[in-house]
Amino acid sequence: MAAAFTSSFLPSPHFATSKPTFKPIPRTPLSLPSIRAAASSDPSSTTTTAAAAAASSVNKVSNIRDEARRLSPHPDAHNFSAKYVPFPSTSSNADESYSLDEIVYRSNSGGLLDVQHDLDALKAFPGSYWRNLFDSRVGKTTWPYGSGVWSKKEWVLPEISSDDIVSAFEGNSNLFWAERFGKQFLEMTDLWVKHCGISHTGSFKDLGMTVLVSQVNRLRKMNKPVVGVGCASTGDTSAALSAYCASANIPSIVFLPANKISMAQLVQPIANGAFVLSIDTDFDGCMQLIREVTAELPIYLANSLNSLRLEGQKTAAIEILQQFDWEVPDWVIVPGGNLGNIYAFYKGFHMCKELGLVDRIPRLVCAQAANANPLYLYYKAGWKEFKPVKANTTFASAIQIGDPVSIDRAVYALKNCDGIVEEATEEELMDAMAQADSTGMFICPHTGVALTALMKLRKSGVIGANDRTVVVSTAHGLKFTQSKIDYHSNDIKDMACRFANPPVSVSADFGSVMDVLKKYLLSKAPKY
Ligand SMILES: Cc1ncc(COP(=O)(O)O)c(C=O)c1O
Ligand SMILES: N[C@@H](CCOP(=O)(O)O)C(=O)O
Repeated sequence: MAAAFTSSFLPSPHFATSKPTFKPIPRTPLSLPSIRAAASSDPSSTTTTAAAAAASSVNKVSNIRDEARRLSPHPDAHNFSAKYVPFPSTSSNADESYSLDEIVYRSNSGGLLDVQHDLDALKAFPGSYWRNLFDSRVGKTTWPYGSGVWSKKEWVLPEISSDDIVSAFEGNSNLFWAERFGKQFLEMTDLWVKHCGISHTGSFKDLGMTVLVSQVNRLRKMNKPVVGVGCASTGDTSAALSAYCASANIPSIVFLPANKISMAQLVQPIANGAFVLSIDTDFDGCMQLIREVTAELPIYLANSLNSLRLEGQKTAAIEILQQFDWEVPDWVIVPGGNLGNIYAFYKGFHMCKELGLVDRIPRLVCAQAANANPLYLYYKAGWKEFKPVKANTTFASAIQIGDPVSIDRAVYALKNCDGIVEEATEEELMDAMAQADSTGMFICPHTGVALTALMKLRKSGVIGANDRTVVVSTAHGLKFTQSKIDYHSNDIKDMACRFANPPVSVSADFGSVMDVLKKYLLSKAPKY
């Protein structure tokens, strides 16, 4: 496969996305028949022609996709729309924009892009309309609104046909009242954990990937040159990409830093049939490579450099407001690596304010591992000069990133919400994870980073005892069992593992079992 896609084999200008152009990409840009065939829709997939769609509407309704097709308004029935614009938008780039159907990741000047919605069209409806609409879609299986992302479709990809959507009904994740953890370790009454990791592939990446892969599905039906979708990953983006692509029968290609992601994360793209490259570099090296490769080959870039992803991820912020019955929390703490997610949260909250659903936004905290802390250093230096770092090994392996692509987005978000950046050492993040687990959670080390930030900000009095605070848990703890095993086995060099709870070995006789149990119960008995 690799040999078939050498750059000399392809008319590369059509794939050279590093130099964006205002010209729309031609509909049939490939002269190579085999590649063109591969890039077009697969008739064996869920794709249906307009005729088939019409036919199915008169036939007996057989599934939720057919039902959606039958009920969905004509695409022209509303005038909501979105386009790519340079990020941040300024008076000097105000004229530059791209259709979402173009394959473009960078602005004319080489900067980031953002998806900009037609806010005037959305503002034609009051905040109460949007609150009621979003609330009415929760807990249903109506396609595609049963998804926490697509229940906000008008704010995500307003123009995509429901028929093109690839969804696992992601989102609608648990907002957990961390009552015991808050009381016992922080003297807090109103602490919540948004479990974005309790999701289809076990991380918040599903929220963004459903949007990206749906758009790819649409592009392929339009015969755009997209043979496969690729990403660099520390394990979660690749898991989400491979699952959504597999579901839509689209080839996925993942670049993974060799020996730097958990076994559970590695097996996810393998099981989902992705083309997996294990590369002898770190995440930043993989990211550089995928950027170069996607500029040459008809592989669509799935990392959060692609601003489409953030449209899905921002719905977690809207969901938090919804779960609090549209009351705004005081603080939201998000672990940061490539730094797309902190901006996505800001964008979701900001849109809710702008469109009248709420009247303020929370303060955001971005939490980094001290071993991979370029944003923290930048913040501490008063945003003076950003310097990428060489990221060192961290138990929070999914955020072992030294040169985050969304640095500008993160800084923008933090500056506009009076945000804070904190960091966590390896010992702090592992202790925090163990403490949270001991109160009934089962979190990932990245959430341990976020909890450490909270502990520090509580201790310094920045976050008050009664402040309503949400910690965003980004991945499922089951993806990171080896770090928990090491911790609870007291098997980590230079770490006290203060909250380790190793199993007790005992011989198989009644007396020995009774002895250890009595000792345990005595240690737990209430002291009157
Ligand atoms: C589990 C987990 N938490 C946090 C992050 C950080 O998100 P972002 O890269 O958007 O900052 C990532 C990925 O980077 C992740 O996989
Ligand atoms: N943690 C991420 C790193 C890449 O981030 P992305 O949001 O830019 O895709 C991962 O799981 O790969």
